[in-house]
Amino acid sequence: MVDKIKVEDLSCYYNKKCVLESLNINIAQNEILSIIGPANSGKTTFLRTINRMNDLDATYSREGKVYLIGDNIFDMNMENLRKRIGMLFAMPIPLPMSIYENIIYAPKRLGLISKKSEQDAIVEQALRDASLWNEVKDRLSLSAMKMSGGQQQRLCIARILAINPEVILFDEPCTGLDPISTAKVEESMIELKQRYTIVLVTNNVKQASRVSDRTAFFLMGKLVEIGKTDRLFVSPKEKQTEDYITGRFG
Ligand SMILES: Nc1ncnc2c1ncn2[C@@H]1O[C@H](COP(=O)(O)OP(=O)(O)OP(=O)(O)O)[C@@H](O)[C@H]1O
Repeated sequence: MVDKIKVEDLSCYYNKKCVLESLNINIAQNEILSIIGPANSGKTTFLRTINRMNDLDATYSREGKVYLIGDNIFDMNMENLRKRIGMLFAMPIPLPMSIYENIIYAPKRLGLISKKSEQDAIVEQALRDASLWNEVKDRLSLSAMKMSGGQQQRLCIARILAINPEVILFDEPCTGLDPISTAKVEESMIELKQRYTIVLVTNNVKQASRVSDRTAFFLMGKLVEIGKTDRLFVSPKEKQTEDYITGRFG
């Protein structure tokens, strides 16, 4: 399988303190890779590094390389990176505008659409792919702020899909969602991996075991173990992984 992302000897620091150490990970095209681990193990820092969200933080520094199909993401211009890698956060943050405007905002800003007919098609497709179309198709002009939390999170997924990136990063996307909303977000992820590469950071080991092809276990800034999800949850190679997935710590 083609590697979409290659992480080579990546180390990250805040105030010169190492929070991710010499990480090497390859992420295959069309896979869902879950990253699990207790608080402060560096999971979010890893996602923020891939998306270069920490670039403006003066206390943050890094060493190593991350390639997106051969292109070093640290050399890429930000607009190009935003088109190619989308990120979904723990709390849904819709823009204070209509459902329709929320979805076309980024594609318009990035110059990806011009004609109104194109806009309508993009909005419909993105909402369908995020499993939200049937719930909102008759009220696209409604303020996104009036949607439920679960709908807002799926709207945020639709906003990313409208840009049609290659990789989607999910940072604890089901925090605060009820089980039905969580199941809908998980169903969307499984559908989406046919077209996208997905990295999912989750504190919920059951979620990792339900949706991902492979799982990586981080502990105190180090990659302890990575492997096929079925294998890792049934017969982890490392004692620390076993302790974590059986709830003995974290
Ligand atoms: N902006 C920051 N400035 C300074 N230290 C930070 C910053 N962000 C994170 N850290 C530190 O980096 C380490 C890794 O944090 P990170 O948020 O990446 O871990 P995490 O595994 O995602 O944790 P959680 O599951 O609690 O979100 C922690 O020790 C944290 O305190």
